[in-house]
Amino acid sequence: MDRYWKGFLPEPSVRTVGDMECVLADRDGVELDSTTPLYYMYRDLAMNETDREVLSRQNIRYDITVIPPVVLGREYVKTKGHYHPDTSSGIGYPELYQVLAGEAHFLLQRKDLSDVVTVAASAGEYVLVPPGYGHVSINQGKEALVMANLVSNQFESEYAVYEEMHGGAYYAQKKKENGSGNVWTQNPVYLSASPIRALSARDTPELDVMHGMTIKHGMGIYNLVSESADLSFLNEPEKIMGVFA
Ligand SMILES: O=P(O)(O)OC[C@H]1O[C@](O)(CO)[C@@H](O)[C@@H]1O
Repeated sequence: MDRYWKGFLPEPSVRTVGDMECVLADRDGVELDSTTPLYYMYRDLAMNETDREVLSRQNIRYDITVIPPVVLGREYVKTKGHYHPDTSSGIGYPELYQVLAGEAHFLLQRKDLSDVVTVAASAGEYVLVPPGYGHVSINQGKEALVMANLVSNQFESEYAVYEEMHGGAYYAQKKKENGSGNVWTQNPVYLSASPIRALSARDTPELDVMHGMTIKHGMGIYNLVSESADLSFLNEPEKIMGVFA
């Protein structure tokens, strides 16, 4: 973590194999002990008191998540998955991610499954989780995936759909024995789901309509923790609905 964070580092929250069993494609195919850690979430980080004050005034959290490479049965390691509730304006809270190291695949899905999108992102690239989309982050690579996110601290993540449906609408899996590469397998618990739209973070233009800010791929996300950056769109997504059109 020293490469990604120079400030005070609290103990991470850890998700283990046992925590993730209910969202895996094949719980019986996993040979790891249920206490095995899968990923680490360092939440609510601030480099110094000034930054802490900037973040708390805007009701924003900065987190770093570390997902070492593991395959569970045939499924690539991933986050558990959750939705965000709506703000008082009736629009879901968005979230801004940047990959710090490794390769990420974000699986984004609307609750009604009218849209399911994967976004591939490498180090330096941003992904904005749009309002109303649940999200899972997958590490299909050989290295640790390290991601940072800025998100409102005004809500609790909602896990019920992912828990009840045994994960997201698709699983990212290794091809069977003699095949090489990866496949997206539809989760059979979802009776119907839109086909996946595969995007790359580079397909999304710079997020330069973000309420007057330019967020360019490659620019360090922590630079947005500053008096001069207005992160209010994370609590008031109506300000940036144009981005999602
Ligand atoms: O809560 P989950 O689904 O395990 O996902 C963890 C991710 O969500 C976050 O809490 C932000 O939404 C991050 O800290 C972390 O990347």
